[in-house]
Amino acid sequence: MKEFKNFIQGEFVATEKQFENRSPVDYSLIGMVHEAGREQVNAAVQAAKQALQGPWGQLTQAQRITLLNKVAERINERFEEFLTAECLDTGKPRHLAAHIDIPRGAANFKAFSETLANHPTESFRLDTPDTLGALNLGQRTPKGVIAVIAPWNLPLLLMTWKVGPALACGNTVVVKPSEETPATTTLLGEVMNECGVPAGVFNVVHGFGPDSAGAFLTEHPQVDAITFTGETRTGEIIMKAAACGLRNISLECGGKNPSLIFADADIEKAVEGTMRSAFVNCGQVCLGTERVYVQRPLFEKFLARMKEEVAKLKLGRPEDPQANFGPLVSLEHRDKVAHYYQLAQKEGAKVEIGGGIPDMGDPELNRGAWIEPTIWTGLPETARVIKEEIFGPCCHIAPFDTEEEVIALANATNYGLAAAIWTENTSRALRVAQRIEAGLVWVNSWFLRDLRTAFGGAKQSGIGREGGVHGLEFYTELKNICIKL
Ligand SMILES: NC(=O)C1=CN([C@@H]2O[C@H](COP(=O)(O)OP(=O)(O)OC[C@H]3O[C@@H](n4cnc5c(N)ncnc54)[C@H](O)[C@@H]3O)[C@@H](O)[C@H]2O)C=CC1
Ligand SMILES: O=C(O)/C=C/C=C(\O)C(=O)O
Repeated sequence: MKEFKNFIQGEFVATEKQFENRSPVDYSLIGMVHEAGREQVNAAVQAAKQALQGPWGQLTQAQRITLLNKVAERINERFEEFLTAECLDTGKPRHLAAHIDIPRGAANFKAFSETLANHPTESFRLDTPDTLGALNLGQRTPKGVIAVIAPWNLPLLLMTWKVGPALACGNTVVVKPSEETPATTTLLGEVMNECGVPAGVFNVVHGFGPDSAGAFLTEHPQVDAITFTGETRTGEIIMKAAACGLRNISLECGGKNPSLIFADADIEKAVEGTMRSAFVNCGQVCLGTERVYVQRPLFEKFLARMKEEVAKLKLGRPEDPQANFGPLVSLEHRDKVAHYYQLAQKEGAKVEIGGGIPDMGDPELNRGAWIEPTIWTGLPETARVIKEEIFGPCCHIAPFDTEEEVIALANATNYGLAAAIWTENTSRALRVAQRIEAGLVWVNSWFLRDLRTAFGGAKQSGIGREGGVHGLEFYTELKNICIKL
């Protein structure tokens, strides 16, 4: 039986209170997770605080970057272990995690280090009445102890996306991975020790949100800043916790992302991209498309091609080389998505394909969190299924006539994370992209990531930007030193 312990001050820490970690593939027991109480969370925060004053705080930026590059290399050396752990927790196909989750998990430690090493700080000369002037020098210092609250959909990728820059900037971290996916974060604790990252720099506390490790950590007065990825409503709770003591926050929350497909789009490219954006990772990507708008001349053909491609998706275990579609992360999440499937029909949707819980033809698999990839048409724009984030493998496809109309449709949401525009007309692409209310707009692509660019959402999709130099704003304190000459 596997055990997932907390990682505090460089040591694995057991607790009396434990909870089960179960596979979404067949509900088999993966292991027991040791839940951190207030005592362990406090110990982790204290360890992180002290580490700022210890050897970690004395390292030069170059030395920190060398250490973090070593962490990236060690993740790659232990690639198979990370891959197996991630697939056990999430049920996602091995080839998907091997292509995205684990390589990005390692790359996140390298990408930011390089940006940081090459980023200048500002300097201004100020005229003074005595004509001698003054020099202003910007200096960035670490913010302190960063709480990282991570989700379950891309567990290693999204956790290291925060831990990498936080450590590169000289901070220390306490990570609370999702209760659904404790494995790869725990494994990273071993890697930190193997690479010689000083004790207390990287800490892990396991548990849930309310009345558990998540709340204890975000409410802890010695946490200096909180970075979070997950649901918008959770983001609001964390924002309230951060208000006490005026701690800084970075929130990357939900989305209800549109795809805009114009009649002049390359239909095969648009189908391939929309298939990925709606169905990859079983639709559990915050950037994923749940609303597809297709210009009327292309509508029927596009819908037919999407249905053909959805019919080809093969559900199966992570290790099945033919399978390209896994289960949802948990039975609880499956219930939520299945509820939306029922609601769609009540709201008047035509189920074009899918729409239910599949019979996997195997009693073991039927215990898992499987759901059918689904396409709907015919819903009014006021439907809850069109308005609310489902976070499952489903999308609604609707026709539109004009550019003005589709821009209004795309923006008629409380969210503003991402959008994809498909057209061969570059002027139109730029014109429309500029008017979309979202943090990220892809043209003729989706999830094409350059880690130097700003990442984050508008409206209720989040606060702040991470990635490249933008992460510096959150992970460092910018001090101005004014020197009178
Ligand atoms: N990347 C994204 O944008 C994600 C969005 N979601 C959305 O959120 C929905 C619910 O999934 P959950 O896992 O419940 O998301 P969540 O937002 O509740 O959980 C994300 C993380 O926050 C922690 N958390 C929850 N409540 C907290 C609190 N009061 N204080 C501190 N930490 C807290 C959780 O333990 C987990 O580590 C999904 O159905 C989906 O719609 C979920 C995961 C990722
Ligand atoms: O590429 C990234 O950094 C992030 C991708 C996906 C998410 O943020 C998400 O699904 O939450």
